[in-house]
Amino acid sequence: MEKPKLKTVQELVAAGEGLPERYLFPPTGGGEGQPLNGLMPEMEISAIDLSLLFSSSDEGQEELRKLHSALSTWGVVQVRNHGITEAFLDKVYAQTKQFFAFSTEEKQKYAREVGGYQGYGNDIIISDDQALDWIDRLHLTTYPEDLRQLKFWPEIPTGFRETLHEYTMKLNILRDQLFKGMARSLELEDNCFVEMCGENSIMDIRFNMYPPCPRPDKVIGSRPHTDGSAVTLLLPDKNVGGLQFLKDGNWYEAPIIPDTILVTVGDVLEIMSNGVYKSPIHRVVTNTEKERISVATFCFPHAEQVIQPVDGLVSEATPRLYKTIKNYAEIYFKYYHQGRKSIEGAMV
Ligand SMILES: O=C(O)CCC(=O)C(=O)O
Ligand SMILES: [Fe+2]
Repeated sequence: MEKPKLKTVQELVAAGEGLPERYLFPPTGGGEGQPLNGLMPEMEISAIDLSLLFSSSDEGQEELRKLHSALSTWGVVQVRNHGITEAFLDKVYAQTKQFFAFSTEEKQKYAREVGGYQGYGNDIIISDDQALDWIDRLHLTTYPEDLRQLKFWPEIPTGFRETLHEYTMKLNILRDQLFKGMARSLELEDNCFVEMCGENSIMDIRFNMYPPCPRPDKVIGSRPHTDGSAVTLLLPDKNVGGLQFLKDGNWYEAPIIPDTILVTVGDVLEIMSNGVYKSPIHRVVTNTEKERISVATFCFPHAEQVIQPVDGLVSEATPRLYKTIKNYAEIYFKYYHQGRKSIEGAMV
């Protein structure tokens, strides 16, 4: 059961009351010998040209190989030629920044309710000794349209709602193209992931705000986690780093790439691909100087949809790793709040 809500991080900073204990000593998840605010090695994130994934040319084949290599190692790739203009991505980013810059009173009109997950607020607290993340969020289900709860959709800044609708529709097309390209890169039938996720598949957008933090050595922005989605389409901050990925027990810093969309594999795709595509553990660290904004869109199947490793990836040589499941979100949050790796809940 959720505990009563606390002040948002932005309110806490504005009140100037010092740093509550609850934010100290977060789980850092590996990377022994790598201080939380230390300089991490930078990772490379491969760039894929979406338009080439469906070309039968040699270049197209090369692009599919690159996609396969990126998603089976780091579990993250950047997409180019995705059909969404830089100007539009800038607008999404700028309006998100504007929303968080409004007064607490304005933002609280869209406050998340205790026990719910849509709306504006800080970390969901389910136990009294839970370490808290240095993050405020606005979380909205944006697709399909009949699941929208418009009372949580900000009317500020002007035009934000329209932008959200447009962004959702654009990402909806992108998601299906990516699923098809991913299927192709695994030599599967183009539609297999789209069909398994179903026509009623869902999109949740999470707008993340990490205010500057007085103790980046002791406080984390977003604790280590994998995403419970099938894929996540992430618009990271254009200017401020902090996103890190864990590989072979070490943390690596994601480079800052303006106006890109990062595609990360979520647990559901790891399950569907029978573990070939890896859902990476990632986290966000804080800094003392600058706020950081990101917009994460989680694409996941409806709770009623049956999810399992696709036939083409299960064989004697590659035995089935995951069970047939429904409603992965339930498994995910149960494990997440216990600080365990969620996908273990789906293993055979
Ligand atoms: O802020 C970011 O760049 C990443 C956020 C994230 O991992 C998430 O919202 O799941
Ligand atoms: Fe994430």
